[in-house]
Amino acid sequence: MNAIELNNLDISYGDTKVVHGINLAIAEGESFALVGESGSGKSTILRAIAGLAPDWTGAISIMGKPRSHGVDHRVSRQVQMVFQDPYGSLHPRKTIDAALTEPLAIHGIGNRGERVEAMLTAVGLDQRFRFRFPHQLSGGQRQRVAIARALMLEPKVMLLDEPTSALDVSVQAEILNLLKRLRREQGLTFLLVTHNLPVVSFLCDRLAVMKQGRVVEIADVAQLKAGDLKQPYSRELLAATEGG
Ligand SMILES: Nc1ncnc2c1ncn2[C@@H]1O[C@H](COP(=O)(O)OP(=O)(O)OP(=O)(O)O)[C@@H](O)[C@H]1O
Repeated sequence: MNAIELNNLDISYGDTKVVHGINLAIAEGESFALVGESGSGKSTILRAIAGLAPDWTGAISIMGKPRSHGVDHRVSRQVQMVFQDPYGSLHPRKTIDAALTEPLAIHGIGNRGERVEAMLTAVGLDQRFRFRFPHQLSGGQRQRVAIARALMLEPKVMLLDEPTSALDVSVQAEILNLLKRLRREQGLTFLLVTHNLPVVSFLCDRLAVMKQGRVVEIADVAQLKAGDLKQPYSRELLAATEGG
């Protein structure tokens, strides 16, 4: 089954269409990256799938069923998003326990204490962090909490928007290793936005190269690693990354 299917997807903000005619099929368990220059529409695609950019036409299917526009409770259990800046995505006056419990409360799920303890362990955080506040944690620890929060509802799909780019280089590898392990352990499907092609090589199976709201090429990570991208724009992107 495809975890995510996008058919002829256009997305607008007001009168401005920023994403044009996207067709993508991402298999269950696959890890897929969207790469491309700033403003090419990568985050907008994640936002539309998550229900945060409701002005779209075409079809978005999750686990074989089309999603509706706006809030869709089935989709919000199956699809969770992790943002670049974990500080921005965690409420400053809520403890880690409150942040992790909230999705369970919203969906009427019990056994909350046990689930929070188990999830802290799963993301490699000591139990002593449970009743602390976000500002008492490091950037990497906060991103572990954001990942834990996203996993509380046992989703099938994680949408990862530059999940390591706000972190110190030394911490980035830890979070990438964590994501890789969680994907394997929980059979997750990843759709990842990044500027960082080494991150794609490490974490993903395939990638789509985007330019000005369109997909210009879809390739396997093996092709990326071999420098074997077909489109001139993709090759430019690769060269720019290798140069810098
Ligand atoms: N909330 C918004 N309202 C209006 N226009 C927006 C909004 N968010 C993004 N845009 C515009 O939509 C286009 C696509 O932006 P998007 O953030 O999806 O690109 P991106 O490829 O993710 O870029 P980046 O790599 O910089 O995050 C850009 O032209 C951007 O200016």
